[in-house]
Amino acid sequence: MNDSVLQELYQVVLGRKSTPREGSYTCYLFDKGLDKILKKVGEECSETIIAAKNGRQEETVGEISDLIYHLMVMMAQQNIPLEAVLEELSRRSQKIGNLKQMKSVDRET
Ligand SMILES: N=c1c2ncn([C@@H]3O[C@H](COP(=O)(O)OP(=O)(O)OP(=O)(O)O)[C@@H](O)[C@H]3O)c2ncn1[C@@H]1O[C@H](COP(=O)(O)O)[C@@H](O)[C@H]1O
Repeated sequence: MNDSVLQELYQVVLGRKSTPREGSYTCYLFDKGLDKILKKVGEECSETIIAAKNGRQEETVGEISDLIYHLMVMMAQQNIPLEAVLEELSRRSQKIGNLKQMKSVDRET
């Protein structure tokens, strides 16, 4: 497993957006639209939290995978390239020792 699994999955999702395919769950989500996609992202996020809280590692891995997939559908719907996220993560990785910065952000909320 490497980064290319994420890239391949995103290519499949983009392909479903440009070329509808019968029986495709991804096409079903695109047909339903943004509100449905966001609802699924929210559901999968909550299910991930619950699985982790319950200490169920295998279940948590499954929920994280569902969440990543649904986030990718959301990104495709919003025309956000995967590279934008990978580049942002890469940019952030240039900086370590972020604790103080995060604390000041927390105080503002
Ligand atoms: N990674 C996924 C993936 N993860 C989860 N799911 C689907 O997400 C749905 C979530 O299940 P739920 O019980 O929460 O939802 P549901 O009751 O089935 O339906 P709704 O609540 O959305 O109405 C299931 O139908 C899963 O099959 C996925 N569907 C597709 N993919 C990827 O997308 C590719 C293309 O799939 P199709 O678009 O179906 O061809 C696949 O090869 C996979 O790589």
